[in-house]
Amino acid sequence: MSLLSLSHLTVRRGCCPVVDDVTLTVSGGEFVGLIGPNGAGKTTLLRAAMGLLPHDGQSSLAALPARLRARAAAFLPQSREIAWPVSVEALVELGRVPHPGAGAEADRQAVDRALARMGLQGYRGRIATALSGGEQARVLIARTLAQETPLLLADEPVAGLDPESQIRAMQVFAALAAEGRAVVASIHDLGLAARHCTRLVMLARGRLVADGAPAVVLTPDNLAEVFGVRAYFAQTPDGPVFQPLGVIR
Ligand SMILES: Nc1ncnc2c1ncn2[C@@H]1O[C@H](COP(=O)(O)OP(=O)(O)OP(=O)(O)O)[C@@H](O)[C@H]1O
Repeated sequence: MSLLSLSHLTVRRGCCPVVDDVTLTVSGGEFVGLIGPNGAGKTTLLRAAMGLLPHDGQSSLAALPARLRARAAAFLPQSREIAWPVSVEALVELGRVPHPGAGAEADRQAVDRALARMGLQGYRGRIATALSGGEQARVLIARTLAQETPLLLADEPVAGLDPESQIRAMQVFAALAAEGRAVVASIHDLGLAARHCTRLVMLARGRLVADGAPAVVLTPDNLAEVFGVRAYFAQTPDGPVFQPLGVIR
């Protein structure tokens, strides 16, 4: 089932398109890694898809009334700012705002599930602003999980996490996809993307230049042309292994 449909999505900044005529569909079961160099348009694409930026073309999410959109998709922005010194539990509970009629017990269970998925049960009573940067990032992921939407859009969700937390977070996203939901996440770590995503969408200067399974997208030609790097990429008994090796321009 399609959970997100973008049709000729275009976002202009000044005269120039920074997202340029992007068409794609995301279905339940997919964990899509949105990849591309700095400035490629990943954040702009995610924000326009959520209806947070003026755009041309269509996004099925942006077309929804705000109340329905908040039940269709959760959004994790790139900015990790936590404004108020509230408890972790209270912050994660904010993910339940789009579900006013769910009831206290359903809300509590959703918060418990989100905290458990992110390994944060022991942090429930901690003040969120007094956590480390990586801990705060995990709490903010938990808040989006508590929203329990069919689709999660996340802007660099694993940036700044330690290796264990990165792998655990990627496994959580892959598990959501395996449950029939969908995740679209911008990711700079191509090794993590190659190992955990079911599909990669590669952007360059706002345009979609490759879309498919990691092995189809992370080709030597695409890596050279889009990222200016060469890399080692192999299927191993332990799964796909990707390591950038050097700069070639
Ligand atoms: N508010 C703005 N005004 C003008 N240009 C902007 C604005 N925000 C972003 N841009 C430009 O749009 C382009 C795409 O930016 P975007 O943040 O979407 O890239 P990105 O792929 O997410 O990059 P990064 O990996 O560095 O986070 C960049 O060239 C950027 O300079």
